[in-house]
Amino acid sequence: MTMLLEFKQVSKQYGTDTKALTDVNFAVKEGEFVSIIGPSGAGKSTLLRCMNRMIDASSGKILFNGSDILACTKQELKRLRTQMGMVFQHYNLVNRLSVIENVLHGRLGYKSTLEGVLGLYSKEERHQAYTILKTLGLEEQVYKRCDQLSGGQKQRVGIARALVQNPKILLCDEPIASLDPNASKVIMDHLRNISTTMGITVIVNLHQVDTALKYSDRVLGVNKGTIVYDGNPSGINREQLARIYGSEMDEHQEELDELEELKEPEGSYAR
Ligand SMILES: Nc1ncnc2c1ncn2[C@@H]1O[C@H](COP(=O)(O)OP(=O)(O)OP(=O)(O)O)[C@@H](O)[C@H]1O
Repeated sequence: MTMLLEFKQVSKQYGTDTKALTDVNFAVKEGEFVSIIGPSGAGKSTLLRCMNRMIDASSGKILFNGSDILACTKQELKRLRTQMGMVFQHYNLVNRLSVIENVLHGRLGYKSTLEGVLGLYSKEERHQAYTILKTLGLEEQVYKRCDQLSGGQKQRVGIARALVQNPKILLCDEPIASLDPNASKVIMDHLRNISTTMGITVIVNLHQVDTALKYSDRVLGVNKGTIVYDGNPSGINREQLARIYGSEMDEHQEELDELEELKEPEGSYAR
């Protein structure tokens, strides 16, 4: 399998005294579903946002599909970002616009400024946007204004906007942190399905250990800006949780205990 994303000795410093990431190394294969977990302030968002240079890493090398993200020009970065969809905790939609108009914004990276301002989308682009919305169960909402949607529906619009880019990777920053358990399950099921059926690599920041373990092929555990666990979800036990969460471990131990009861004989978790 080809490596799609590689971090080599990546560090990020904010100002003079906050070291958010220190010498981070990992590589993600095409099609993998990876969750990033860790306590508050560990550096999860910084790590995810360095991947598409929403945040500039201070040092190291980040390779996406063979291109050096930190060294590329603005133009090249715009082109690379079309292949990197982003999903946000607070959706980042334009509430006064319709669902389909928001989804079509995902095509802006392919357009000139003028085409973008004039909202010039082809018939094919509109058809693709509609098809994706249908796949995500939003065919009845296509022409509704986004402020008329529930949180879970808004997040599905956010995912549709990312998918219409035809990305190679989806970067999801706390995609279920503002949702109730039912809506969270719907979103995680869609993300998993996107990875499995479309072969798109998915990287998700999560606060919920149980969700990370249930849905992922691989877990990156972050503590104080360094990766302290990189491996299969079934390898996360009490000791690993303690390394990742330190003093916050007790609240996540309960999630682990519940999951252990759901473990299938071969060691993976029933989704
Ligand atoms: N723009 C910024 N300026 C200065 N410091 C920052 C900035 N963004 C993040 N930090 C600091 O960097 C560290 C890592 O923050 P980050 O948001 O990446 O952590 P996180 O694991 O995503 O946290 P949370 O789970 O609470 O969202 C923290 O100490 C945070 O205070």
